Amino acid sequence: MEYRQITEGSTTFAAPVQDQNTAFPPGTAPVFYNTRMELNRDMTVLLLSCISPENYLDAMAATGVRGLRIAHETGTPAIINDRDPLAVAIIEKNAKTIGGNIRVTCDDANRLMCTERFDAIDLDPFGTPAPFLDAASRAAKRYLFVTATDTAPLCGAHLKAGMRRYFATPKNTEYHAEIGLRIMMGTIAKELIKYDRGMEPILSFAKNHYFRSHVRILGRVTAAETTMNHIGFVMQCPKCLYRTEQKGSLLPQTHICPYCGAETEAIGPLWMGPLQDKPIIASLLEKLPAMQLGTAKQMDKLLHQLLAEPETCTFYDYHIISRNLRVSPPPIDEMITDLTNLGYPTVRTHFAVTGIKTTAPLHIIEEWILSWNKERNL
Ligand SMILES: C[S@@+](CC[C@H](N)C(=O)[O-])C[C@H]1O[C@@H](n2cnc3c(N)ncnc32)[C@H](O)[C@@H]1O
Ligand SMILES: [Zn+2]
Repeated sequence: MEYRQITEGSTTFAAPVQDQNTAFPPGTAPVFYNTRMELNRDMTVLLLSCISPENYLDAMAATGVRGLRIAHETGTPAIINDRDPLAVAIIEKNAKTIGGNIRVTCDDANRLMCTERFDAIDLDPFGTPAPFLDAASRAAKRYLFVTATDTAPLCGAHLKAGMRRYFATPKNTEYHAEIGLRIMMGTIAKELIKYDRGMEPILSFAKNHYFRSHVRILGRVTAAETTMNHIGFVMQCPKCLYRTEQKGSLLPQTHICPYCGAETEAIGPLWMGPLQDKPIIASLLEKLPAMQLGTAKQMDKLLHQLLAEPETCTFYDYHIISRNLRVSPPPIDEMITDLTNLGYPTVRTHFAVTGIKTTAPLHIIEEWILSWNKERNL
């Protein structure tokens, strides 16, 4: 196998050569490595440098880049696993060069997690993490980190696959990115709750083609009950943009849309609690400049957005609202300032460039967009 040397953060490791002239170079090498996941890995390195778990399982490691970086850049003892012997040969080669407190294993992730427990577990599978969440919910002592790249099933574009994997009904709305993340997190919560364990999200976000969540696990029945109260449904009007949130219930209740009288449709069950531990996000922002991370600039922007976002479960797309009203979309910054000054805190959201998270009800946003257009005779 032909290798190339790659540096991420302060770690240099070997990965198989890929054919860069194809649409998806990672698919052309015998062991997977995707440069587009660097920010995902950088975030976990930054987080682990703050929370310092006793040890860290990289359950599906491929080249081992994630676990190698955690061991090298944060000093956390790492267990790096893959079921593919070819991947394990590369991990061993890399571990030998890099050094540090690393144990390499070649096992099925579920089997490994059924025989041993770890302080922090990271699931980074091809596509859905669903088949690994049961074992991980028992094997993780304090932290569980999950990536899902099956965005089409989670967002409602492949409805039946989403229902099968996550036992939830997604819907392809304008805020589908947030729905996808929250359905994935609702599934993590459900797997923990059945073992009388609860969760508190620390750092969660949606990016390009994946969802990522880092959660703290709490091993008490009361925590499981609190976690269950964060499960619920978004009730979406099928005819207009109205939606409402229904928390703490495993059964959706019918709502009538106050705008058009249609019966709302249930999206979920999904996680309706906080997505972030804001004090930790603030400390990550403080620590970021001192770290040597390749995506620091994008991370800084994303972390600031996550810090500012209020804990609503959906957002509005002001371009879609404007299109429905048949008027021009206003400048986003002016709208944010005016709605906030009217008493409705409003911010941009990391989920979509034309998205706003606001406490303003739909009719207030519509009225503001209409008056902005009227003032300019548009
Ligand atoms: C998306 S790649 C991991 C990428 C890696 N974490 C990174 O950051 O570059 C998924 C890996 O999971 C491994 N895998 C798939 N099913 C597995 C299982 N049941 N147990 C252990 N490893 C598995 C595959 O061999 C593959 O190397
Ligand atoms: Zn309606």
